[in-house]
Amino acid sequence: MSVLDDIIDGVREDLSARRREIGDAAVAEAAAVALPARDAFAALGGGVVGADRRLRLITEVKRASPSKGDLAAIDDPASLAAAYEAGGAAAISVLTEQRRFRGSLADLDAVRAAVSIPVLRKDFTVDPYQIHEARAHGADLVLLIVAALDQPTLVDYLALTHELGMNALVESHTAAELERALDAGARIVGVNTRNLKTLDVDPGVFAPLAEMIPGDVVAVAESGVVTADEVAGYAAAGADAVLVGEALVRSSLGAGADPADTVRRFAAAGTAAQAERVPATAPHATASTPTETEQTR
Ligand SMILES: O=C(O)c1ccccc1NCC(=O)[C@H](O)[C@H](O)COP(=O)(O)O
Repeated sequence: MSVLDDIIDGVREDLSARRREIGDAAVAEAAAVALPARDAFAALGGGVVGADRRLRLITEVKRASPSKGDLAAIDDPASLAAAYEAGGAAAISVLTEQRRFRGSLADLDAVRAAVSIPVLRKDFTVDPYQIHEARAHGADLVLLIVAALDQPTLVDYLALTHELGMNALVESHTAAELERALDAGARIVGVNTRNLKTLDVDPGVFAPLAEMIPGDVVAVAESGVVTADEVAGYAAAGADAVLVGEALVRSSLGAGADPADTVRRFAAAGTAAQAERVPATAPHATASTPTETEQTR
């Protein structure tokens, strides 16, 4: 059994327990009366061209992971998220999976109340219940992992996410998965450089996939980023946004720790690299001079 399958088995068990406490109708009702979702597409640079373009960082609250074990205790996720926002983060990712990442819906509540930027519920979505639940807890974005969903389910979950006023980060790792994400109508696509079956990280996965992403879709590079130069590398390859977890939570540890400064440095390096790159022509472009939306990275 792959790591992803194993995580999903645990997610389904935990979900059944929550569903016994709060039924489907109640969670849908709670989602319907939640405060409106923040516009994550715009926050991540969707539709932004020219001089206003800058590299957006999605900064993660992550205590532990299957690949690295314990990372940081994070007793106060709200303060960490506030520091990320002060450093210029565009959105915050909150892991809510409990068994392998030691996250919770309480973390999501605390972070959403502490910041004014969009918040991603980062979990392994395998049931519409979780999408309602995410909205009920204030999420503005949910994660849909293509490898975990068949195509009709991916299309349904994306539609439900949009119906509830949220966006989805639709995550792929291969060209075939990215094609499925785009066919489903994703407006924000993630290329996870971590293979969720083996946990190997290969930064080289991003650039060729980025070339397939139309200019009007937000492209997010995910995982394994440790330095500002790596953020710059993804920006140079066409990323609109980069999602960083471990490096940021580690930068919050110890005396003199300053995660806001790390966010600032990473984002500045990405924006400088973005400004230098010449966009490629979309493979799908039909006209000899592509329009802005026909241009890709
Ligand atoms: O982080 C893991 O080990 C992991 C294993 C299996 C499934 C998902 C996993 N991580 C979720 C993520 O997508 C990352 O938290 C996110 O991209 C940030 O990665 P990093 O900067 O490497 O912490």
